[in-house]
Amino acid sequence: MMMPLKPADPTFPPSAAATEEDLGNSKRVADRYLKREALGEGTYGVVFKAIDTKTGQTVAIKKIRLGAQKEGINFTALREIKLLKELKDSNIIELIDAFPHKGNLHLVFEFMESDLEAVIRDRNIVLSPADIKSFLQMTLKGLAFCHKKWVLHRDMKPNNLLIAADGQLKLGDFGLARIFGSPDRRFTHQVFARWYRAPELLFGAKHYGPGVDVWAAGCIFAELLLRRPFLQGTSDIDQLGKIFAALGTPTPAQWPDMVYLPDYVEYQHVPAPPLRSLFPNASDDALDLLLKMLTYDPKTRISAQQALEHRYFTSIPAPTKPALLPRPAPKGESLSHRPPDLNVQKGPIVLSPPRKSRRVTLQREDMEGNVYDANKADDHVKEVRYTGGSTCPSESMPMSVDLAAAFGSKPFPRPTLNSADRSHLKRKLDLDPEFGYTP
Ligand SMILES: Nc1ncnc2c1ncn2[C@@H]1O[C@H](COP(=O)(O)OP(=O)(O)OP(=O)(O)O)[C@@H](O)[C@H]1O
Repeated sequence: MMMPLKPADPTFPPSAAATEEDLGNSKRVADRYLKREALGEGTYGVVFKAIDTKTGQTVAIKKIRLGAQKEGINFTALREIKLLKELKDSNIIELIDAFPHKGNLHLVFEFMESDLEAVIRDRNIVLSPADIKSFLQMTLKGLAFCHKKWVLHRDMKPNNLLIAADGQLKLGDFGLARIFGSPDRRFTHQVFARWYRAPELLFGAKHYGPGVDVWAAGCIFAELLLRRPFLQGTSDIDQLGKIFAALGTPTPAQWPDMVYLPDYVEYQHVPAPPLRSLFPNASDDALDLLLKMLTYDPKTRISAQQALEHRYFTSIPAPTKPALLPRPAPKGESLSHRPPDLNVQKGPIVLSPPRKSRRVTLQREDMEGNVYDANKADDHVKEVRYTGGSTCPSESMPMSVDLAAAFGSKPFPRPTLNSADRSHLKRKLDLDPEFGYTP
């Protein structure tokens, strides 16, 4: 859940020589870090601001509880964390350090001022085509860098695209989904992540590749153009319905492997509406790239590197320089939460039977907001209508409301390490000076 960051603190960043007294009553964490205020809580745990006394740098520390739960991380997690530490690029958030402390695993990241979600939601910001190009270019650069090293993100969404003080966009939470397990989508925290899920994941693909990140980046590109999430499904079936309503139901010719996917469900065929009708203000180049990023078959979907070479990035206007990009208002005042309008496109109608042989018809909303059936349902089949509106907050809900509280959902279990992992991890981290922690 996105929590507003505090407005800029005039005492930060402190000089490298800052002492504990200079910083008031900050608690020390693992000797090296002086703990400041909490920044928020996400899927993996609480994040707080801190000062790295070694460098004077402000950092964000993600605290991941190492409980004695069954669902722990496995031993390869350590190697993966080490790998992430080596993943250094100007469009990737740097993992500065990782250490266990008081039963928690702490991941130390460079501190970031804002994120793309806050930019998109800030109604005082006008995003020019050049600004959108710049945000997308930085996103793709970060992705291309990691994909070259065979690291997938797997949880791309606007609030994971953080923005540094110099305007650089950096991908956050890279690889964490793999280390700590894919976040559980049943929980409110993760409900928005579905909107960026590639169709192969929604159809249950067990083997997938960098295309899942490119699909998500395509959805983020669409969101930058629309200034609202593009495909707001309320369940996985509804998500596929939203995708098909916008892009047309994929045919086996378009995506031959689709029918072999574990959760494949046959959807009634609807043709794609002209993309231009969904994005009236986008350039032809922007739409061409968008369509290539949102290609159904992951084998033919454009790669992040190919996307960077698309003519969209060389045609005018040139991407805005990061330092000149618009900044959101201080987070406390900005509209950093998801808008409650989850019902932009109506959901699909699922036709029984409910399992593999079920077929789904789609509803569409035209530009004037009129809802119509994209394909008339067969008369003899019972209809079950999925609509986003029934479970979603209304338009008038305050932007800062905690959706978890609003829906009465229980706090979700954090990914944890089991005790064997924990002692192994602690031993390994403590003994390995390369890893950045010496007790
Ligand atoms: N490197 C960072 N610098 C500054 N603030 C950060 C940093 N990383 C996370 N935050 C803030 O900490 C809070 C929790 O972030 P976290 O990444 O754990 O979850 P999230 O992105 O809000 O949600 P999710 O877990 O669903 O992705 C957010 O408010 C986020 O803006």
